[in-house]
Amino acid sequence: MFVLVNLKAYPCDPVAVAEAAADVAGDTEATVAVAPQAADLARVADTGVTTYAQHVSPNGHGSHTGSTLAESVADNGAVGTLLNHSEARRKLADIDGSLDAAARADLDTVVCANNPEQVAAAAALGPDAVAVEPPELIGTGTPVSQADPDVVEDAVDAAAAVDPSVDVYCGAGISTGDDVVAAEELGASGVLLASGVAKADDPRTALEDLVAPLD
Ligand SMILES: O=C[C@H](O)COP(=O)(O)O
Repeated sequence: MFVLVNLKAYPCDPVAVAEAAADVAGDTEATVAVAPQAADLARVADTGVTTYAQHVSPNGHGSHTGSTLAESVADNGAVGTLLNHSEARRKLADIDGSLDAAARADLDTVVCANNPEQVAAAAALGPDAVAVEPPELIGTGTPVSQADPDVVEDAVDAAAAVDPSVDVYCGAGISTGDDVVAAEELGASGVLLASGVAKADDPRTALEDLVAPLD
């Protein structure tokens, strides 16, 4: 399983979370990755944890003030990127352009989608993975794998119908090892989560719990 912890813009210590994630990843078969704020990518990557950007621009080098370039995040240690997160939706053409930019920089890609129909559309763009996240469950602590298992299974089927090489992750409300196991049983090959770790009193313990059943 791939466990991707998105720190969003939460006021946590990204390096402490990354160090804990790197330690936890060393004790499990699962891959544990962290997606910090762009400004924190290098410090997070220096911990040795698998590091993802939260977004990359379709732009390359040039007059693009405010852009987060794929080349820049790769130079600062990222090996992958989220795209089209529910809290940072993009136009279809921009998602396609960001996928091209990520490919130029050799970044793995996870395109987020609200539902199985969007998963199919995202899969058609050729990312490495798609992540289905019902927006109404994000940040609630109610896991999608319990609240809406059909959306996960339908997303897995939708992606497979378009491109079986595209991995399917699920997210929203995932916070325990049981949630990760439930996601796996529904056919997901990874989970995308945030508040269960970034807002936890003890992120290290939360990470240990997430991967405990996967050993
Ligand atoms: O990127 C993470 C997802 O939006 C899920 O967030 P959450 O785990 O806080 O529900």
